[in-house]
Amino acid sequence: MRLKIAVLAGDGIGPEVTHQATNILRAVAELGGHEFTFVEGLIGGIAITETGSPLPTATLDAALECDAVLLGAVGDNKFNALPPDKRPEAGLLQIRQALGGFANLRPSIAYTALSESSPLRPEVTKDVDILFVRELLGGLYFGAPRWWDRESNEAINTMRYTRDEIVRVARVAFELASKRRQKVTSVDKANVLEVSQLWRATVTEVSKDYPSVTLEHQLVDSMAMHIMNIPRNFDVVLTENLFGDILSDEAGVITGSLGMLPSATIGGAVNLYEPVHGSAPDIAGTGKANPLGAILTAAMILRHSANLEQDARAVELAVNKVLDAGYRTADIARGQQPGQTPVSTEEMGKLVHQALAESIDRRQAMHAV
Ligand SMILES: NC(=O)C1=CN([C@@H]2O[C@H](COP(=O)(O)OP(=O)(O)OC[C@H]3O[C@@H](n4cnc5c(N)ncnc54)[C@H](O)[C@@H]3O)[C@@H](O)[C@H]2O)C=CC1
Ligand SMILES: CC(C)CC(=O)C(=O)O
Ligand SMILES: [Mg+2]
Repeated sequence: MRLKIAVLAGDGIGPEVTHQATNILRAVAELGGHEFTFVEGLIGGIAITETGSPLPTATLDAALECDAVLLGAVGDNKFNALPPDKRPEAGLLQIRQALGGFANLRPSIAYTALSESSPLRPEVTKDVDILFVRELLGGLYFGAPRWWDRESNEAINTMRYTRDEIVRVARVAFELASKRRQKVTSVDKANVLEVSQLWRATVTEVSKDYPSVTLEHQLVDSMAMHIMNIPRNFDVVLTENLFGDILSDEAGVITGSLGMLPSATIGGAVNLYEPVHGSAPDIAGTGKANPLGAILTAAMILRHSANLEQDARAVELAVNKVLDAGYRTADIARGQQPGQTPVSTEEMGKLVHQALAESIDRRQAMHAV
C-alpha cells in the first residue's frame, strides 16, 4: 500500500503530538511492508512568521497532491490581536475549504481504563461511544456578510446553510449510523433560528431513506446537558459547524481529556485528519501534551484513506493496552494508582509504538503458521 501524507504540524503542541502520530504511521508502514511518504508544510502562526501567510500557496499545493493531510493544531497567543482573516486560525479554515471535506467525524469513546480520569462518575461514562458528524464548511465560520465596524461598534457574522449542504452531511450521518447502533440525534436550535428549521426539515426528509435508523431531534442548549447526564443514550450526533465544535469539545469530559479525541474530515478532494484539540499554549513545550488524540487520528488515516482497517484497529488496541497497563499523561492522570507518575508526550508515543509492534508481530507470526 502506498500513501502520500501531507504533515502540517502547526503551532504549540501541534508539532509535539504530530511527531508521535507520524512515528506510529512509520511503524505501521515498516511492520506491514507499506510505503508511506511524508511531505511537511507550514500552516498557522509558524507560517505567518516564516512567510507572512497562515496558509502559504506551497502548503496548499502540496496538500492537494497528497492522499491525506495530517494537521496538528494552529493558534498562537502572539497573533490574538489580529483580525480573524489574518490569524493562524484563518489558515485552518482556508485549507478546510480548499480540500472540500464537509463531514467532520469526531468519535468520542470512553476507554474503560480511563473511567477515573473523567470528572463524571464511572457508571455515567461506561460504554459511551458517540460519533459526532459535524458539518465543517458552512454556518457561522464561513457565512457572509461578516465584519466588525470599529466606528459604529457593530459586528456581524452570518449563519447560513443551503438544503444541499445539509443533505450531503446528513447522508453521511445516516450511512454511518446504519453500520452502528442505528440512531441519529440531530442537534439544532429550531425553536429560535430559521437556519435550524431548514436543518431540521431537511434531516427529517433525508431520514426517510433510512427506515432502520431512528432519528431524534434535540435543541443544542439542552443537548449540552443531556450529553453529560446520559451520554450512553447517543450514537451518531449530527450537527452544524459551531454547535459541533462546542459539543465535541464538551465530550472530552466524558473521555477524560480533550487530548484523547481524534477526527477525520471526509467528502472532499483530500481527506483532512486533525486531533480535536487546539495548540494548547498553556502546556506547549513542557512535554505534557497527550499524543493519543493525534495517534488515534493516525488510525483514522489508516481506516479512511488507506483502507487498512486491521492496522487502524491495531493502533487503537495498542492505545487501549497502554492505558490498561496504567500509563497516563498528566491530563488523564486523575485516579492514577498511587506511586505511578504521569509519562511525557514522547514516552506515551514510545509505549504505543511498542504495544503496536508486539501486536503486529503476533499477527504476522499467526499468518506464518
Ligand atoms: N484545530 C485547531 O487547530 C484548533 C486550534 N485552536 C486554537 O488553539 C489555541 C488554544 O485554544 P484553547 O481554547 O486553549 O483550546 P485547546 O484545545 O488548545 O486547549 C484547551 C485545554 O485543553 C488542554 N489540552 C488540549 N489538548 C491537549 C492535549 N493533547 N494534551 C493535554 N492537554 C490538552 C490545554 O492544555 C487547555 O488547558 C487558540 O489559538 C485556538 O484558536 C483551538 C481549537 C482547534
Ligand atoms: C477554526 C478552529 C480553531 C475551530 C475549532 O476549534 C475546531 O475546528 O475544532
Ligand atoms: Mg474546536
